[in-house]
Amino acid sequence: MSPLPDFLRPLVLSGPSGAGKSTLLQRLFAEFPDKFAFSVSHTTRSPRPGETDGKQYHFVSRDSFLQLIDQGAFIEHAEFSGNFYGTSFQAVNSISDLGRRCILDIEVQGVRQIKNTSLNPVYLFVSPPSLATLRSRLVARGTESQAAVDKRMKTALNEISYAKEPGPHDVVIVNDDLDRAYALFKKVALGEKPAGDVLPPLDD
Ligand SMILES: Nc1ncnc2c1ncn2[C@@H]1O[C@H](COP(=O)(O)OP(=O)(O)OP(=O)(O)O)[C@@H](O)[C@H]1O
Repeated sequence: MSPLPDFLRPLVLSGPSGAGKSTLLQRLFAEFPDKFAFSVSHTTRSPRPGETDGKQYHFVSRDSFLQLIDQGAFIEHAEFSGNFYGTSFQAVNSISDLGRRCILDIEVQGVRQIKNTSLNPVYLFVSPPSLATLRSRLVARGTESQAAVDKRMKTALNEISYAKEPGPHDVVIVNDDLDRAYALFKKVALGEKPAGDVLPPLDD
């Protein structure tokens, strides 16, 4: 079966830290090992336990990152919670060259930058069901200090506010029940155009 037209466009996945982007991506890659590929971003943050250079991220020094910016290597880059993150043109092109759909997992600042490029992706926003749920998931994940959780919660407010403006995203998925959210995510990833969810109110 030939793929739906939107399958050929990159998929830009954004949403607050802890909203569940990695969880949804892991399920998608497990179900379809040959259809998608993660665009491997560059970052200056340290690897978490179990992360490998070149797999989850290209882990680079701040100096190398600044050099890559100067060379025009990035489609988008952003500083987030004290670290740089960026997506290189090379990372996206190497995936479409393999005939797979490229998925980019990026911060909201990056979404704004991609809007100014010729990339023409589908924009998908993953939202937590509420800010209280987001906080408890971040705390339960155990990868962040209390201060980092607080910082991510502040950023989350800005990200959800941006997503509430008309137009930035083609589809919103509220990650309440994981099976339900994944079913919707899978449709979008395969190139369908489902209606999507409505963003929850910002106050709990
Ligand atoms: N629907 C869900 N119900 C309950 N817990 C969930 C759900 N989705 C994800 N989680 C859990 O919430 C935590 C945050 O999810 P995840 O790490 O996927 O977020 P993320 O958006 O990828 O964050 P980051 O941007 O920081 O990498 C994880 O511990 C995950 O297991």
